[in-house]
Amino acid sequence: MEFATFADRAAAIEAEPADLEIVARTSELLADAGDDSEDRRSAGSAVDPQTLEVVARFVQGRVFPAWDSTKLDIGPTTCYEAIARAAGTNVGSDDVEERLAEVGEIGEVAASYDFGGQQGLGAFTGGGGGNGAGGAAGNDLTVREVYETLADLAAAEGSGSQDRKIDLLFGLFNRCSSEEARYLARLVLSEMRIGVGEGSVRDAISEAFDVPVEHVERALQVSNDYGQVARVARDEGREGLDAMDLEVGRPVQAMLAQAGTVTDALEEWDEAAVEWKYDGARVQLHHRIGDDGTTETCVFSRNMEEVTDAFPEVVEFADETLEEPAILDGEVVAIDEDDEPLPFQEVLKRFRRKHDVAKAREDVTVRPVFFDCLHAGGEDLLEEPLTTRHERLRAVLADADDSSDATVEDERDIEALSLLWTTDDPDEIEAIDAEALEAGHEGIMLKDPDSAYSPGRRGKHWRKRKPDVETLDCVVTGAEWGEGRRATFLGTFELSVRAGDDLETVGKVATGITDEKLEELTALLEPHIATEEGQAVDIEPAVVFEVGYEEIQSSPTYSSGYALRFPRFLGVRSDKDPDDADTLERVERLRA
Ligand SMILES: Nc1ncnc2c1ncn2[C@@H]1O[C@H](COP(=O)(O)OP(=O)(O)OP(=O)(O)O)[C@@H](O)[C@H]1O
Repeated sequence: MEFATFADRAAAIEAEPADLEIVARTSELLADAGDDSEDRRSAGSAVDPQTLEVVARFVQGRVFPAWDSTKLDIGPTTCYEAIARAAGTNVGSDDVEERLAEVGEIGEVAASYDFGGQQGLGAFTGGGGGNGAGGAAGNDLTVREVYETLADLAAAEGSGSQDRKIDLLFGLFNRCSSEEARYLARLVLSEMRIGVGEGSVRDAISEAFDVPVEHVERALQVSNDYGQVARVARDEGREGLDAMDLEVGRPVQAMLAQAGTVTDALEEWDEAAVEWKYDGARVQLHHRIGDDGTTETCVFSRNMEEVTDAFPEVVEFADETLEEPAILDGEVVAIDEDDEPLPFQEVLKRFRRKHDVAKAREDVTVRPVFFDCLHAGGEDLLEEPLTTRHERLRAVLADADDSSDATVEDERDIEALSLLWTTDDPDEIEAIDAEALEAGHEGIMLKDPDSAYSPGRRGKHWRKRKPDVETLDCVVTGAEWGEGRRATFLGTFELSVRAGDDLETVGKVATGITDEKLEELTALLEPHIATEEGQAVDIEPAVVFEVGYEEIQSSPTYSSGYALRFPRFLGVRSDKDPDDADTLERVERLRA
């Protein structure tokens, strides 16, 4: 297919306001690209894709498949320079930039020049060459040629690579008509924006090759490659799509979470799977074992970028631990010398690190924690329920022949395994949340135990416990002495709000407080202890805590008639006196 045809079709799609029409036109484009005679001769792989594959990606502004970390690495300046050179000796990249400032869109700028007459090394790249007659006349730039040149350009590295990139890009622009230049410029700068989203291409593939959309969807989930799916849909239909599997080494889109409450989760599911929410960076580990026993491990980020080199300890972990090929989903967490988790910002220091990795490794120690298993021992597990996938995960991380009825207690021994509790008891969930916070993690995730793994979906099956939307400033009116190593600290603080001249209790907070903080709070509150009975103490109103909570329930337990559900300590409001604390009226208003 000529690139001019692609550009014309892209313009027609862009002019279309209605989604259905966009899908219809994209479907026609794919069907025509699929008829391309060149395709019948070519291999069709990531390295040497067919026209149909290239068009299925170009139309959504992609040059390479989503799973492929290859980047064009063309900055705007390189692109302006190439456009300027193709536009003639009187044009400099400053002029291109100026025009861009006027019209605001690079496609429009590229389309405003008359290309084609320039000589130079790049002008002869990929056949063609400037003919002095402006644009495409007689040049027949094809979609495949554009792809191949861009692939060469992406491969250019080392000294002189920027010049080579400019040369190659100049060579392409030099053979472009206005319309071709418009879409080439947008493509290379990832600004295609013709209204074709992933859903439109999915529906267009289904329409063009007459295959049910659910089968296209599944194939896209496992392959992450619209080009390959389009080709398989055309050549092998529904059966071919169903036969597509995950491939170890090719990243899958991460399943994502929605915000949600414990109450919602327990209402919707019979039971909730509860896990700690680790404050690290998402990673997907792919571990391949060759026939000769050699292993290869790749690590990908949440956005499917390869970050293997940045995390040698994750690779070492996989080599030491995994005895079967696997795709695992998890988090890398930075830890201190006592193995306590450090904030997320620390992991970021390691992420995308290409140089001085050994030094960075000395500065920030990380360890992986896995919470899902997408593939193990040659078997895809996406459609298995979460609990089955977690069992498989445990087996992969422990000895493969370990019994499958291990308890959470046993699992604690497997360091890299995220613990999973299944329960319908809100109090147990609250206790897990408290434990997670105490261990220095972010809180909890709630998951539907029966749910499949849906790549790329921010669905209802995974919920991150909703962050506190509102907070309350409460007076501390009581506390309890701790136990064991916390015997000298006050903890479990009773919280009250103002009701006229009185104070009424609304709950107790014990969550979200480190030992260090407890020591500080004890020093602050001890002078205000009024009475003591056993471990319980009454405290004169003097100190105000800011607390978050999940919701407010009516409750006979507290004198206000309300209870804060999942209260957590956020800080001391040292700027506030008890007279400035929140009122019962506010509690009632927040509950409404
Ligand atoms: N046990 C766990 N299960 C699933 N995800 C977890 C778990 N522990 C930590 N996470 C992390 O939590 C993320 C989901 O939470 P959150 O939505 O807050 O992440 P985010 O990347 O900051 O934001 P968002 O996904 O909303 O853009 C996951 O992507 C993962 O990185």
